[in-house]
Amino acid sequence: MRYYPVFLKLEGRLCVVVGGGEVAERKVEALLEAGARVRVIAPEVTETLRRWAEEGRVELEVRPYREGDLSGAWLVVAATDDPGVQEAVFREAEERGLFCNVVDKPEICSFIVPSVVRRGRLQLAISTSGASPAAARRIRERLEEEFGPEWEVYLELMARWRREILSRDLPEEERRVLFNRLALAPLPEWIRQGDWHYVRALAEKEGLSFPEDLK
Ligand SMILES: C[C@@]1(CC(=O)O)C2=NC(=C\c3[nH]c(c(CCC(=O)O)c3CC(=O)O)Cc3[nH]c(c(CC(=O)O)c3CCC(=O)O)/C=C3\N/C(=C\2)[C@@H](CCC(=O)O)[C@]3(C)CC(=O)O)/[C@H]1CCC(=O)O
Ligand SMILES: NC(=O)c1ccc[n+]([C@@H]2O[C@H](COP(=O)([O-])OP(=O)(O)OC[C@H]3O[C@@H](n4cnc5c(N)ncnc54)[C@H](O)[C@@H]3O)[C@@H](O)[C@H]2O)c1
Repeated sequence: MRYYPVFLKLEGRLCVVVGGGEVAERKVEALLEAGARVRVIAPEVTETLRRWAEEGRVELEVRPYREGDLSGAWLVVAATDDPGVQEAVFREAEERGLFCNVVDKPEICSFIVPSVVRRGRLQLAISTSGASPAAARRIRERLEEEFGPEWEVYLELMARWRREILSRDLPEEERRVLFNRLALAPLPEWIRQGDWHYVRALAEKEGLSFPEDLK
């Protein structure tokens, strides 16, 4: 069996997290970063989760899970330390046709969460298919060295140039060649080293705008 990797658009969608420990907190944080509406259900929660609830960033129900709690949800995370509860949450999710992450039991999950390198619009998601979360973390740390903060700026630049090129009304083949030429240029390297004169020269050669504000 091989997992199918996707990037979900969760903005404004209700995600229910059952459990309020360290692991739940980590999953909630990532859901909030994706703009999801998060509801936490647990009799006890970490200090950080409590603060997020006070600040109105998450909805909090301080009580044990009960059947029916997944009503209205799009996505579910079971992050308790009670195997019976984990299974009950997963079962309800299956009945409702919802994807559910069971944090301590990849065998019964319908999705697992990757380790992620974040650089603005670039996200590198790493999974070992549950074989070793610790190894996934090591790989993330290696990739974080290779893909530094310059990649955020680089992708912002590429996104702008892409918009400019798309508005040009070029023949498709010419456009494709240009996109590939730009993607092959060592722009991340130039940006990392502050060699903006190379970026400027390339922009001029291709008739693209120079991103003064990104410098
Ligand atoms: C990537 C990351 C995302 C996140 O959670 O946000 C994530 N785990 C992370 C860290 C981490 N988790 C654990 C350790 C301790 C070392 C170790 O045990 O290896 C470390 C390392 C650390 O903390 O340094 C313990 C652990 N994790 C799982 C089990 C149960 C089991 O395997 O049976 C146990 C044993 C619990 C116990 O002790 O009983 C299960 C899962 N953990 C997953 C994801 C999914 C598979 C990902 C993949 O395909 O690789 C999966 C299957 C389900 C899921 O959670 O979706 C995040 C990295 C964040 C980062 O980048 O730093
Ligand atoms: N996936 C991962 O990355 C990963 C990493 C480490 C540990 N784990 C495993 O995940 C589980 C959770 O870890 P943790 O450190 O957050 O545990 P924890 O003990 O800190 O938290 C457990 C939470 O579950 C809540 N809970 C208990 N019964 C409940 C119920 N009936 N309804 C709702 N909530 C209930 C508790 O109130 C508490 O908030 C453990 O089984 C752990 O072994 C997974």
